[in-house]
This record gives sequence, structure tokens and C-alpha cells, in this order.
Amino acid sequence: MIELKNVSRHFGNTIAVDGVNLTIETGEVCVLVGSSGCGKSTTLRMINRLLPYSAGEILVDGEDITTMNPEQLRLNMGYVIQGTGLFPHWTVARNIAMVPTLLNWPRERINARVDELMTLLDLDPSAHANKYPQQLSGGQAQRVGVARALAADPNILLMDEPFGALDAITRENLQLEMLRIQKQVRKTTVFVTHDIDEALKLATRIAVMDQGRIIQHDTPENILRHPASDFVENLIGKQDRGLKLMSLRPVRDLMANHTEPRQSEPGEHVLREEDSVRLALSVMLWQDLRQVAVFNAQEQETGVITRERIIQEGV
Ligand SMILES: Nc1ncnc2c1ncn2[C@@H]1O[C@H](COP(=O)(O)OP(=O)(O)OP(=O)(O)O)[C@@H](O)[C@H]1O
Repeated sequence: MIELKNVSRHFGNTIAVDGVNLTIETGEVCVLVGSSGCGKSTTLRMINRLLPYSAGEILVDGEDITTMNPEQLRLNMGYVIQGTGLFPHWTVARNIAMVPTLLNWPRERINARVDELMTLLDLDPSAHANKYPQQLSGGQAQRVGVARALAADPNILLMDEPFGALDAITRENLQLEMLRIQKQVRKTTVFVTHDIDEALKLATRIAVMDQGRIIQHDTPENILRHPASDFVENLIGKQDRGLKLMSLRPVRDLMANHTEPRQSEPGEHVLREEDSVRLALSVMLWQDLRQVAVFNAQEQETGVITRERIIQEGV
């Protein structure tokens, strides 16, 4: 658990962070969102002591971070930044192995961990381990950045606009990847972005910041349903809130289940139980269908979702 208690940071006359109180529970993804200059990165960088704070207290698992050795603290906090920060003259494998090497892990254990992480991040070790960062695409380099942050299995992951420089498709892929990995490794994560859709997609809870303060801290659903101020309402967009809520809801919630799973041929656009209601509606509108079959991970048809149900249910 990470707790910020009345934390402030000034740069000369600029108040970058202004009396922030924030509790991030173990295993949750807290997304700090807000416009440029509102204090997101400063908040993040105080948590791993890259920046000192001017006032307040930050506790990790109940312990004041200023009483901890900063290097030790950072070894337990993976840090991913935009543009990766990979060492250009080191191979991918060596970059990922950086922290385990610092920790003097035996060579075989390091090699096994590098392989394991590359596989977890969908990077073929035999194809990429010996490449240099400039030989990778932006998305691949960002995956290496995430692998490096996870290398020594830290409890905490700090991510500062990690996907900010990527094109929309690569970005979406990495977001999905992150959700998948998070299910497996469950790190307490603080993630900075200025993109509200990214925040809605990834967060357990979102902290909306404005001018150094947190003006709302809640689940994506509650932020969409009950924005605390005009500022938050404008940030989430007034017109398409319904669609955004549909994005948060899995098909599983609204489908009609068959009594028994069926073996049937999935069509071109397979709909899964965990896909969003928004995707289901989009598929139906695009293909002019009134209902679509839904499949589970074992490729069995487990039910159907209908347009009617979605419209009836609202959001
Ligand atoms: N090293 C610094 N020296 C002086 N002012 C700074 C410094 N770092 C940040 N600031 C100021 O503090 C405020 C908050 O900056 P911060 O980088 O935390 O914002 P941000 O929300 O992360 O913005 P962005 O999304 O653009 O990265 C800004 O007004 C910024 O100009």
C-alpha cells in the first residue's frame, strides 16, 4: 500500500503538488490523470524519491520512505517512462537484466528471468534478446521497458506516460497487454497519463488532478456516473459518457446464457464474454445483426447478447 499524506512540492514560486492525500491499495492500478502541468509526474517521482517533497509524508506499507535507503526503495519499485530510457549500447537482454545484475543474481537465474519476461511481454527471446534498442519498433522498445521494470519482481510499478509516444494501434495493444499482465502479476501500480480513455481502461481507481490537487479519486464507473465538478465532466466528455460506460461493462453481464455450452463455429468477429458491451453493439450495428453469439476461452458458445437487451438495460 502507498499512502500520500498532505504531500506538497514547490519549485520556486510554482506549487507543482498541493497538499495531496492519496491511498493506493496493494494490487490496484491507480491512474493519475489531468492536463499538462497539473503535477502528475512530480507526484509519481516523489514516490520513488527521484524528487524530494517540500511537505507531508509518503508511506509504503506503513513505512515512511524518507527513512528508507533510496536505492533499496527504487529496487522495489519498477519505473517505466515514456521513450523507455533503455541504454542504447546494451542489448535487450542486458537492459532487462539490469536490476537482477545489480542484485548479484546468479547468471542462470538472470537468463531464465529474461526469457520468462520477454515471453510474458510477447517478445520472442531468440529473435530479440541480442538486438539493440534502436533495432526495435517503438512498441517493442516499450515492452522491453516494462520487462526491465518487472525484472526483479518489485511490489510496486510506477509508469509515467509509458505509451504516450506510440501510435494508436500499438498503444491499444500495449494497454491490453498491460491488463493481461496485471491479472497475472498484480503489482501495486501508479500510472500517469493525460488520456482519460487510457485511464478508464486501465484503472482500478482514477485520481483526477488539477493544479497540483486531487479533485476526484474514484473508480472509473463512479467518475463517469458522478463527476465531482465541471472540470471532471469536461475531462470525461459530456456527450459520449454512455459509450464510455458501455466500454467498462463486459458482455458477460448482459448476455443470455445457454443452459449448456455449445460447440459451434465462431464467425469472423468472435465475441468473448469479457469483451465490452460497446464492442458487442458496434459489431451488431456494423453487421446489421440483432444478436451475436458469445464464446468462452475454450471456444465454446456460452450464450447470446441482443441489441434489445443492451438498449433496454441502458448503462
Ligand atoms: N524541475 C522543475 N523545475 C521547475 N518547475 C518544475 C519542475 N518540474 C516540474 N515543474 C513544474 O511543476 C508543475 C507540475 O509539473 P509536472 O511535470 O508534475 O506536471 P504533469 O502533470 O506531469 O505534466 P505533463 O503531463 O506535461 O508531464 C508544472 O507547472 C511544471 O512546470
